[in-house]
Amino acid sequence: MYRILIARKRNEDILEDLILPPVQDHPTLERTLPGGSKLIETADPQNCKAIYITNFRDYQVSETRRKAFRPVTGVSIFTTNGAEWEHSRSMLRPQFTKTLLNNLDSVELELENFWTAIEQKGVEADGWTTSGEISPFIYRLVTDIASDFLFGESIGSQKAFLEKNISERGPQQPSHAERIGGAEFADAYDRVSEYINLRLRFQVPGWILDTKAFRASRDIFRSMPDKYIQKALGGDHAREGAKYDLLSALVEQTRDPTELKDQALSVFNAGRDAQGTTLHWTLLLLGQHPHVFDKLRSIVLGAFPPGDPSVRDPARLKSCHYLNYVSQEALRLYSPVPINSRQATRDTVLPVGGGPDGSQPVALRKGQIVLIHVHAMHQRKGLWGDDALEFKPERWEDQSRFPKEGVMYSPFSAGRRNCIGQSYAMTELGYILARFVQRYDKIELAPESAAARHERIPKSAGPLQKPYELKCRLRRANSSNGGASEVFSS
Ligand code: HEM
Repeated sequence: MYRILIARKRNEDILEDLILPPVQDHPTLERTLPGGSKLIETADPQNCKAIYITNFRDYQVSETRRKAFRPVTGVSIFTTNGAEWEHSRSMLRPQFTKTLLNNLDSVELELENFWTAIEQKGVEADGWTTSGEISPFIYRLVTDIASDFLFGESIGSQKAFLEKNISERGPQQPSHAERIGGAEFADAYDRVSEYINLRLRFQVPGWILDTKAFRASRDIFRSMPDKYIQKALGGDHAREGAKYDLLSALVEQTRDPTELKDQALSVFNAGRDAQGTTLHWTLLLLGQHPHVFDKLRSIVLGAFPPGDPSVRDPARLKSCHYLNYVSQEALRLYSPVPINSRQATRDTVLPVGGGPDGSQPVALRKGQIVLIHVHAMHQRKGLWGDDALEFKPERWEDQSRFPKEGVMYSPFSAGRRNCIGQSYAMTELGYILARFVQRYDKIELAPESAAARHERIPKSAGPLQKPYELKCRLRRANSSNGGASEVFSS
């Protein structure tokens, strides 16, 4: 317990240093937590399949997860079971298919601000941007995209950041957008994420973590959607012919402000962080692997020549296989949800992991918690081959060599309770990546950065593998090197 609580001070990575090592040796094991409760943990695809699909009814979201999330995101699709969960799922699910078609126009608008932020310090005559940290720009980009999708209008955090940089406005109150895009909100977000992680993964009691600083951060985080909810309930949100947004759709089903807030915060949380984390790792991996970047760029330019508007067609993006392999591979190596969990609703068995050689079933008692080690499973050499730890999008070209039994790749979980944002997320990632390589023809990591030296990347202490650092410079493509920099310039 002591080691967990001081992990951040000691610069230890809770996932890599404390959780993973035993699982790497034994894909299914039992761990005793501080306090005595016993967890079953598994990184075995056959067990994952049993939990997510075959024996779906034998598992539910645990009381631990409810306790961890409730003070922060309240009652939502992530923390409920049975009829309550069915209610949330049926309320949210249909919205995801509706939105997909028109959402890339909004993403394009946010990308314009993203490029401006990256290039704000100027671009050299040879096309290189000034080297700097682009991590906050990525999280602002996904914050703005997620808010546009949810509330029908972007929070505008990137724009607010840019405007603040341009004009010296003096010591006046920051706007809503400035606050959400600023350090205070980012800190609050990190603190509440850390709270969730410590309660979720280590069952640290709430009273230890319920500090004044936590409560202040929680209030900052929870107040984020207030103005949009008031507006939506006031009626001027669901305008005839207005752009689609999730909140308007939810208001047609419930007018309870707390329910709206809880669902909105949960989806915002899921969309913004998982998406930002994936984009971050993908760009970082592309920086570490220039040959993959070059190959991706040439494939994208072949499929979507400069100015071709079909890059905004989700079906066309989906058919650009290598583009998808790149995101898929980043999601394999750095799954934003590295550990998932369930609780047994009755006495049941996992198919493998027991007996002297691990080939026998494992008994689970009703109420027992099982952790699903997605990150560890995605890196097991026995499943993926000796190159399991390498970033190789090409591995997806021949999927026949992967074992067929089980669910060995599941960044979005699987079965009836899988991620409802999966298709939306992959389309959006594909679009951002395609536009990125159209605009820039090189990404060069700052030589002193951990990524360039292939050292451990500093990560947030939240439940997601959210990295903090992407120090790099980018080279603007131009017509002489086949670039597409002006494809959609507004
Ligand atoms: C790369 C991006 C993403 C990843 C890796 C991801 C991953 C996941 C995972 C692993 C789950 C299952 C959790 C569980 O089993 O309990 C999940 C659920 C969910 N995700 Fe995502 N997600 C991503 C993006 C998104 C986006 C963009 C949205 C919405 C805008 C979203 C909304 C949801 C929701 C609402 C659920 C709850 C489903 C349920 O419990 O029925 N996700 N996601």
